[in-house]
Order: sequence, then C-alpha cells, then structure tokens
Amino acid sequence: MARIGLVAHDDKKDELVAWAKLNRDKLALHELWGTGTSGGRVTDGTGLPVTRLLSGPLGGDAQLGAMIAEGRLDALIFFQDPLTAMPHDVDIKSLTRLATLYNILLAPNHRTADAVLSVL
Ligand SMILES: O=C(CO)COP(=O)(O)O
Repeated sequence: MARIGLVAHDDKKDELVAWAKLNRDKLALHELWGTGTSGGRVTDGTGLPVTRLLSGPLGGDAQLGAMIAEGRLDALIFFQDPLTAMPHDVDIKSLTRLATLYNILLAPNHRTADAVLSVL
C-alpha cells in the first residue's frame, strides 16, 4: 500500500476526478490524502476515502510538504494548471521542490499519473 497525495488546481479538478474514476480500483489499494477541495472532489466522484487536509492555498500544500519531508507520503498526483497564475505560487513551488528533494513520485498531469500508478 502506498500513501498518495491528490491535488489539482481549479481548472484541473474535473480532470483529476475523471482520472480517479478511471483508476478507482487501483487507487482503492492505497492510502489517499488530498488538499481540501481536491480531496473532497475525488471522494464525491469515486466514493473512495481521502483524508482531507486544509485547502491548498490555506496551508494544505504546506501540510503535504511536511508529510513528504517526514517520509509520510510516497507519491504526489498534482494536476497543475500551467496557464493560470496562482496567488499561492510560493506554496506550490515549496511542495513540488520537496517532492523533488525527497525523491518521491510526482505526477503533474494524467499521463504521468498513469505511469506512477503502474509502478505502485
Ligand atoms: O490549490 C491547490 C494546490 O496548490 C489545491 O487546493 P484545493 O484542493 O484545496 O483546491
């Protein structure tokens, strides 16, 4: 069982839910964590239990970053929106920096997320 973080920017939330629905059976084998809104959307769309943290901009990204630093997350599925400026860009950079630093699996889009699930 892997511990997977699920996050999506607003314009990518529908895509995350659609991906989670397609991969429901595989995701059901793992422990799922998510930022507030993203986690709730995945639960609503799949019925899978997702432990919801704070909303990303309100500290949820920082909570996931701390989990990564403490060795409590194995993979981060983070559907990012490269076309929209975010007010909490510093939080996003911190989270992705920590995922890179601690060498965990990081998927910024659905094709990479497919590859991540295939190795978990
Ligand atoms: O903005 C986000 C990550 O940077 C996502 O946060 P929410 O899932 O709470 O909308």
